[in-house]
Amino acid sequence: MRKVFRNLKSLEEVKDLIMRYERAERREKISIWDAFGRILAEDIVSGVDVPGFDRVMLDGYAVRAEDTFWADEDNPVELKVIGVASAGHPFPGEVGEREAVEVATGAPMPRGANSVVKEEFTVRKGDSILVMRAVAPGENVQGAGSDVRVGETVAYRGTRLSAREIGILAAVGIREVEVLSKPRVGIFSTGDELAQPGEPLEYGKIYDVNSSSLMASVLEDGGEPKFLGILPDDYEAIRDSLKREIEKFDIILISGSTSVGAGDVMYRVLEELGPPGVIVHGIAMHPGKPTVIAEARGKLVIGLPGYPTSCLTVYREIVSPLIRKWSGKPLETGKEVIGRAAERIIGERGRRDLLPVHVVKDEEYLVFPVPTGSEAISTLSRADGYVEMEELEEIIEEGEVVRVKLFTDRIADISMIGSHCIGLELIMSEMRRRGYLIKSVFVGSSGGFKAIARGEADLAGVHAFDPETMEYNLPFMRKFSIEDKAILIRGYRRIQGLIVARGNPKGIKGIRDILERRDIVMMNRNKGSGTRILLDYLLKEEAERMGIDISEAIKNIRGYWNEAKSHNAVAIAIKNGIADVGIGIKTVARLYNLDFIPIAEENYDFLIRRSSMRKGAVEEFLRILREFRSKLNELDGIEASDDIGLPISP
Ligand SMILES: Nc1nc2c(c(=O)[nH]1)N[C@H]1C(S)=C(S)[C@@H](COP(=O)(O)OP(=O)(O)OC[C@H]3O[C@@H](n4cnc5c(N)ncnc54)[C@H](O)[C@@H]3O)O[C@H]1N2
Ligand code: MOO
Repeated sequence: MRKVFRNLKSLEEVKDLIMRYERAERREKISIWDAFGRILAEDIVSGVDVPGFDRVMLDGYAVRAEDTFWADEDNPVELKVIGVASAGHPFPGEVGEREAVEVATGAPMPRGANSVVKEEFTVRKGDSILVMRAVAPGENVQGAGSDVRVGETVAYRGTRLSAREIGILAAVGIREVEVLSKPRVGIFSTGDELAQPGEPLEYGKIYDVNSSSLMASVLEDGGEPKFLGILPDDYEAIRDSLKREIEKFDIILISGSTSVGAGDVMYRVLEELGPPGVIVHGIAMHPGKPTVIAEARGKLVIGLPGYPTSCLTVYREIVSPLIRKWSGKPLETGKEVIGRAAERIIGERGRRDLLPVHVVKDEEYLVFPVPTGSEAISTLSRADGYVEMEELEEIIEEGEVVRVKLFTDRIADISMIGSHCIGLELIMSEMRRRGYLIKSVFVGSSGGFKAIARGEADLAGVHAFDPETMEYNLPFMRKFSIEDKAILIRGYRRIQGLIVARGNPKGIKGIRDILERRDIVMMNRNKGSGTRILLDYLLKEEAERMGIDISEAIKNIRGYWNEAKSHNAVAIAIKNGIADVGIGIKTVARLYNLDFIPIAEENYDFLIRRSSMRKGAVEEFLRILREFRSKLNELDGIEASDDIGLPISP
């Protein structure tokens, strides 16, 4: 039976509900060397005095203070040096009247002496010294037990052990301590499509992301995660595994199969684990709506949505606080910045929206929604944080002040949005090596122009061809009205051509084959991409040469309406046999080990916002670009001239 979501609970209700759960307390004895970050389960009472003896606090001479009372520079007192004591080596005898023992810092005070004269206030004369200054009894001596006394409690139950506490435990001779065991968290993934990272990937399968990201999150929260495996989309298998494992863990997290599709069995299984079974079926929030929560044998089983971004968001919002409560870690309060919405943001009434955003440091923080949704694993890694939209809030207007809860503690030094290129990767990796934090998002050339126009990017790699002027990039500065806002910087040339399968089994020779032959299927690029414009131009030019009408000819090209969104996507289509030919750059053809037929050169340049030119990271980018000219030239399919890094536009 299919199940629809009923009675969605609000995020607040769900948090309150979950935080009421306790776990059975277990303890374990561990070495203080492993105790960092653990919660002490007992009071620690010192069995020793620290120090255990009167201890010399500085290098000098142990004396009887009364012998020095009238000493000064003009009337020094002469004392006889009768021996030596150092740390770990006491003086065996006793200091008598007008006698002294040479002592080092940390030595036990010799019997008979009661203070120490600093070496600097003495003059050595053979086996005696002249004391130039009086000392008071007890001066420069750390009394026995003055630091810690026998019977004193040095660390309390419930304390999170840090270097300071662990240092005190060591000082009182404690080698092992009893700590609270970490909360045990069992983790399952579900889905017939999932494979473990490291295994080969069959067509149609994907790697299991959630178990790894959940494991890491649980560790971060002080829990002890255990991966229990990938379960098939099978009612009995999931039920039996949950029943078997729930005994052994404080809580179980299981991702996938939560939604309403026919294969999504989580609700039914969790209901059967009861009573009470399912206690939450759906949360009025996005992402994360299909979350299912059940109680079985007093323990929680949390069914997290399959989409990695949704899964991690739900974990962070509702599971993390519980694991932290149990493990004694303070709740993450998280850093925030106040910024301004750079565009209108639309939420949905009646649900809490946690909207991943990208933050750009300009004169103020500009906040942009991340365009991809919870289906993309890159959404969270691309976002700097999120903006929370309350249940009653529907729209955030452009320019409105917003509060961003940050995932990171550092906003990127430079934001690069535009077309991807391995030449650019080379420059970026050098920048990273030099300590810059880069945000890079690849959305094609026109996406780059738009991001520069909006102020979302400091820099964009672009290669947009204008058939009217036969020029690259420059004409588009006019089209996007950014001549005042941005500067175009010379990059390098890339070789564009036809990408075909290894060995070119269809014997494709050039553009004409695409127009003429009915036995080949092409993969086109998305409209707006520089490569698409180039291809359309090349097809038109060839059609004119052949004396045919291009709009008619296009109808006969098989696959003309297939749009790949990147050079890589074209290569992947050819590698997978989805298409026979596509247009792309040589570097990508090489990357996928495919054959390549060169047909044109294009300019790949860099568009930089004028206001970003002052940023240190942008200056460094331009420096590296020039320094790396010969390294770029070593890449197959890239040619850089000596005007690289210089402005093209006025
Ligand atoms: N008709 C409807 N369809 C969907 C709804 C809905 O309300 N009505 N909700 C959507 C929302 S929102 C989400 S979130 C997902 C939740 O899906 P499930 O929890 O049922 O998860 P699956 O269908 O098993 O997987 C979704 C998606 O994520 C991939 N996945 C699953 N597990 C993993 C993993 N461990 N690592 C990486 N990727 C994983 C899976 O292959 C699917 O592509 O449902 C929407 N649908
Ligand atoms: O509500 Mo689902 O959890 O995004 O994408």
